[in-house]
Amino acid sequence: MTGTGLRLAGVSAAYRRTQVLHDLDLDVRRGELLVVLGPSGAGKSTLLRVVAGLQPATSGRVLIGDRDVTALRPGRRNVSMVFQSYALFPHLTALDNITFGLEVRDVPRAVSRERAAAAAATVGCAHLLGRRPGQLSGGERQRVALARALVREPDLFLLDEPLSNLDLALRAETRGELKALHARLGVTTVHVTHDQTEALVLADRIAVLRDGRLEQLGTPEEIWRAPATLFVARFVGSPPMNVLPAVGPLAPDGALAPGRRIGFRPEAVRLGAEGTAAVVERVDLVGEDAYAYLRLADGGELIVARVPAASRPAVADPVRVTVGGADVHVFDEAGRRVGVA
Ligand SMILES: Nc1ncnc2c1ncn2[C@@H]1O[C@H](COP(=O)(O)OP(=O)(O)OP(=O)(O)O)[C@@H](O)[C@H]1O
Repeated sequence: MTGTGLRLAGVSAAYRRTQVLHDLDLDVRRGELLVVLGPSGAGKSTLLRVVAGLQPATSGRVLIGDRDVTALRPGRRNVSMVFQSYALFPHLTALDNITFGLEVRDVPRAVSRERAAAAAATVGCAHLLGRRPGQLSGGERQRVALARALVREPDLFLLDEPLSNLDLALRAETRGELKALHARLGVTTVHVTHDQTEALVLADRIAVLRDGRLEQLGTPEEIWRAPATLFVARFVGSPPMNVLPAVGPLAPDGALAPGRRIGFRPEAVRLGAEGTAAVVERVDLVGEDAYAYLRLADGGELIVARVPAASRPAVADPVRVTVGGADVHVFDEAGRRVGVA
């Protein structure tokens, strides 16, 4: 992965007077699979629309490879976008949906059919080419939409929550296929999702977007192990990281300044004979693990512990808790991570 696949330099975007992207700088490496992760309303779709040219940037520049495409029409950017809704034409067969973009560009019919068949084979929908969207399941439609994006041999793929309409099992399966497809084709890809698991599994790097600003850019491991802010720390991880005042129960020894907070994942919470007193408020059993929600006697905060299902406590049990075995992160008053305690 060398060179730039996509660069946003100081990009802002707005709907009427409401600014939704704020002076965004982002470099996506050539051949990279970048996942843009953020909550609903963070501006993820807007970012894709600006890159695709479907919406103007109010300031800044968009570069694809070495080309400044800021002023180019969508059709001139050589970008393929897969929409959340798939946006297939209901009256056309899968084959005609896939070849549509080629035929408007005057690719001869025989050539476009051949390329469509190859793209369909790549994403496993070659047997569906004669059907209309109404005769396809959600997962099958998604494949056709992907084939339509592939067939144009773009410089850049933009995928807007392409898995969100699939059921959980199919989503996990398709996620794996997308990753394999990306590894095979090596096309620079920006994949948008609000699903942190999807981001962690798929991404070469994750860009966490919050209120139209880049909160953190890093590998899945960096995002997980060293979240730059409290927002990232709590957005990535399920159940989310525990956050407590740095002065109070469970805070590690050492003078932690007032106003700071500590964060630790449910894996770091130990139940035992010693430590801070708490009462079990709720227990969620998830296969081999259980998540125990514990109300601390001192301070009254609620924290969550991951424990083996076989040794889980019961609701209303008094317990004692310590923190250890995993990082305790320290965040400053502004919510920025300053290190581990
Ligand atoms: N056509 C529009 N007109 C006015 N405001 C809009 C329009 N589209 C989006 N917005 C606003 O812009 C902000 C960013 O929206 P955007 O769709 O980019 O977010 P998102 O992160 O993709 O969210 P989601 O995950 O829900 O799709 C939101 O506050 C949204 O309400």
